[in-house]
Amino acid sequence: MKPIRVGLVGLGTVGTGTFEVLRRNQADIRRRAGRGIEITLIAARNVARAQSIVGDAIPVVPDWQSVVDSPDIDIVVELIGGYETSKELVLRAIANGKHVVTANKALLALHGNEIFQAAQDKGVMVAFEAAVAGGIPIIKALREGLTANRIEAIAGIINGTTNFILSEMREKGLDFATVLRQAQELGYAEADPTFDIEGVDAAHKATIMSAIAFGIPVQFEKAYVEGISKLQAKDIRYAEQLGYRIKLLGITKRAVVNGTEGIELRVHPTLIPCKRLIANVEGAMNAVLVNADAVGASMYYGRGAGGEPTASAVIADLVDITRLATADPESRVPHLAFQPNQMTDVQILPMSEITTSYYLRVYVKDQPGVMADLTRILADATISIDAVLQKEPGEGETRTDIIMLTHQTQEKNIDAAIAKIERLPTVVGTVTRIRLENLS
Ligand SMILES: NC(=O)C1=CN([C@@H]2O[C@H](COP(=O)(O)OP(=O)(O)OC[C@H]3O[C@@H](n4cnc5c(N)ncnc54)[C@H](O)[C@@H]3O)[C@@H](O)[C@H]2O)C=CC1
Ligand SMILES: N[C@@H](CC=O)C(=O)O
Ligand code: NA
Repeated sequence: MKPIRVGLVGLGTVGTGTFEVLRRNQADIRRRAGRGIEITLIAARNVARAQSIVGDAIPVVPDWQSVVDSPDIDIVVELIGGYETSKELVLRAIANGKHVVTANKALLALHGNEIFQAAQDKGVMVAFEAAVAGGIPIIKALREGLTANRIEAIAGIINGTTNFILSEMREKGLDFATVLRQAQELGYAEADPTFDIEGVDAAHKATIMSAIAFGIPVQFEKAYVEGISKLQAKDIRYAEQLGYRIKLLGITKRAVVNGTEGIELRVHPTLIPCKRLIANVEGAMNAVLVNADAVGASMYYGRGAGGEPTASAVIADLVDITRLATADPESRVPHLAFQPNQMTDVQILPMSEITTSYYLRVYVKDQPGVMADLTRILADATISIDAVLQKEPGEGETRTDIIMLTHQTQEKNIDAAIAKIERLPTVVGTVTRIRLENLS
């Protein structure tokens, strides 16, 4: 059988990794796919640079339209990022009857519903394993491996850049800016690294997983997103002293509030007990913990960023499409795991309705009665305290930190209590509040 012809748009970190891995492992890939998979046309901004990477055998053009409109291309691989040109490119490829592979979680989290609908109407596949947790086959696991289950909850370290920053800051005491620069040099960070740092990238990935796990449309606009930029080194230290590690988690789970089922979809720094496996996932590694009714807990660990790990997922998608290209479209795996006419309208819950435990750090004047005031306010709000860490004021200082871990309560309840705490005359500034998940 003739090789399947791939048009690659974007020859950056992931594009170059895809070219290299496909070339290196082409014989095994052909044996697995049943036919060759060949990159036959590339679009890149810097044609000369691209040509020097891929050699003269593969033509390189400066415009993506030449790839997407070429009658000699079967699969378009979109690796340029962003969600404007990439959206136009993907929709045009679909309209031209081409299958698409993309690593672009931003694009799918924002425009996935429209893109999957267009692909469904045209009978083509849009594959996106690389978009969530890079090389970890989590889309495959959620969509196919766990298909027998009712999925209850997913919690993942799904941004390599921020996990790398948190690990290096904690282990080596390096400052934020230095580690971010390293993450950029290593090819982990997004073109705009605020997407990583502010939790947006993780929210894109959590949004995609929520759709696949629960059979709902992608709804990035309803995700709660909080990154690591406001996290202070002393909170990382205090958490450790209490037996917890802080990770940026993407969480999506079922929850029942006032008798109505809803879905939580949130990204924020989270205290996790140090003894949990996921708390020990360090550097740019990713891990996704899934709780499902039949299988119980399962965890997927591996490289979530970097050229070749991400290429591993891109090429797996190319193989999947190669195998399924001739199948009747109804027999293929649905883009979002559930058949398009079987989606539910279960709502994403507002953050004020979610229930979790909390780490509170209160900066106080070191005076008698402070602790009593804090515990009274929490008790009045029926919030139990699980642990307290009271620091001695430093030499010559009259202020200090009190850290408390609370039992589970609704976010609106803790926020009301925090507002009262901040009004106490003995409390200085604002209360630091970090969510805590036991993940047991
Ligand atoms: N770097 C990583 O570890 C991972 C990246 N991704 C995703 O993969 C995609 C690509 O990421 P990277 O390779 O890291 O980015 P990159 O910035 O290294 O590469 C993007 C390339 O696309 C080129 N490009 C941009 N607009 C173009 C256009 N209109 N026509 C032709 N070429 C164009 C750029 O010049 C650049 O060479 C993004 O969607 C990203 O979110 C997904 C998983 C991991
Ligand atoms: N910037 C992302 C790249 C992979 O998705 C990350 O750091 O995880
Ligand atoms: Na993946």
